[in-house]
Amino acid sequence: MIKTFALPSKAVKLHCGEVRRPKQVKVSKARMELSITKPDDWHLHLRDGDLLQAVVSHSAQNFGRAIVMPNLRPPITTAAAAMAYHESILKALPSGSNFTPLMTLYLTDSTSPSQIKIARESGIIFAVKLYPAGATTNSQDGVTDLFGKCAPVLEEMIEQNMPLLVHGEVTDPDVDIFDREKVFIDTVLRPLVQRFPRLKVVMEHVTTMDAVKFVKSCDEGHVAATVTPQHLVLNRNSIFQGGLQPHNYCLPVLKREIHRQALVAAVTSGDKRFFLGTDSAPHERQRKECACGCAGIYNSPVALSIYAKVFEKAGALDKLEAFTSFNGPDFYGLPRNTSKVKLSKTPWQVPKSFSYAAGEIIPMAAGETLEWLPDSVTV
Ligand SMILES: NC(=O)N[C@@H](CC(=O)O)C(=O)O
Ligand SMILES: [Zn+2]
Ligand SMILES: [Zn+2]
Repeated sequence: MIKTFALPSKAVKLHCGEVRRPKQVKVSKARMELSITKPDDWHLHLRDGDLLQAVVSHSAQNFGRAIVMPNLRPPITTAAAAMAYHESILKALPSGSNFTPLMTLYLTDSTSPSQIKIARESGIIFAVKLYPAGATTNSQDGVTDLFGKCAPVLEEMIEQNMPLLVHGEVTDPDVDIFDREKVFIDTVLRPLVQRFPRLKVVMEHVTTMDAVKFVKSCDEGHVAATVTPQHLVLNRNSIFQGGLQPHNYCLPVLKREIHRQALVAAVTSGDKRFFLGTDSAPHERQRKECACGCAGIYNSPVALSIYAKVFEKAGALDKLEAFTSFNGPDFYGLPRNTSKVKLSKTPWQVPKSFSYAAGEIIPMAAGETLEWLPDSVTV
C-alpha cells in the first residue's frame, strides 16, 4: 500500500510514496497558504484488487468523497455488484479514513428500469454511467442504442433524480479522433437533452471549446461538466513532445491549445456548471509503455496542486473553492463537506513512480516540482 506522503528533513533517496523538496528551491518563511473546504472528486477510477489497494489512499488523503467509475472487468452493471465493490473500497481504505466512495452503475442496452430503483434505494449509488460501446477503456459492454433500448431507463432516472454521467465521444472510426467529442455533442448530447430535458446530465472530462459552449447553453441545474487537471495544463503537443509520451495519453485525447484555453476560462469564470473530476485512471506501467498502450492518466497525487496552479495563473484563486468543493455537491444535491484542507505554496517533488504488488504506476507530472502542497502531505 502507498504510504502517506512525507517530506524528509534531510535529503534522502526518493522512495515510493515520499516527496522531497528539491535542494535548489528556497521556501520563504511567510509562505502563502490557502484554506478551502475539503474537495470531492466527481470522476475517479479506483480499479480493484492490487491496484485499488495501491491508489485509494491518494484519493482518501485529498478528497472527502469521489464518484467511482464502474468500468471494471466485468463492469458494475447491477446494484448488487456496486454494493460489493463499495465494500472492497471501504476495506482497502487506510484505517481511520472517512473517505466516502459514491458508487455508479454501468449502463448497458439491457439495464432494466427496476435496477435504477434498486440503485436509488441502496443509498450508496449516486449516478449511472454511459459509455458508448468501444469509446474508451473497458467500454466494450457499453451502450449501442441510447434512444431506443435505454429510453425506459432514462425515464426512470428522471423519476429517481439520478444523474447520467457521459463519456462524450462517438465511436465511428471514420470520425477523426480529435473531433469525436464535438460530433457526439451534435449527434447525441443535444438531442438527448432536448428529448429528456428533466434528466440530469454530467458531461465528463470535457476537452473542447465546443463542450464548454454546449454546457453553457444548457439549463444550469440539469447539465454540468467535470474537468480534469491534464486537460487544463496540457495540449496535444504533450503527447508527442520529444517522442511519444504514453503517460500523457488519455481519452478523450488532449486537444489543441485553443481548447485548453477555453477550458481554463470556463473553470476560472466561476460558472457553477463546471466542477472537479480528476478522471485519475491508473494503469500498470507496462500497460502504458507498450506497443498498444492503455488510455488513462494517474493524477490523484497531484490533482489539487495542479488545479490550484491553474487558478493562480488565471488570477482566480478566489474561485478555486467553488470549483473543487461547492459546484459538485450542489449539482448532485449533496451537502458540502464541512472540514477544510490547507494548500501551502511549498515546492514539492512528485515521485517518479509508485511501486505496488503488481508493478509500478507512473503519476502525472512524475519527477516534476509542483507547488500548492496539500496539508495531507506532511512537511
Ligand atoms: N480517461 C481515460 O483515458 N481512461 C479511463 C476511461 C475513461 O474515463 O474514459 C480508464 O478507465 O482508464
Ligand atoms: Zn471517459
Ligand atoms: Zn474516466
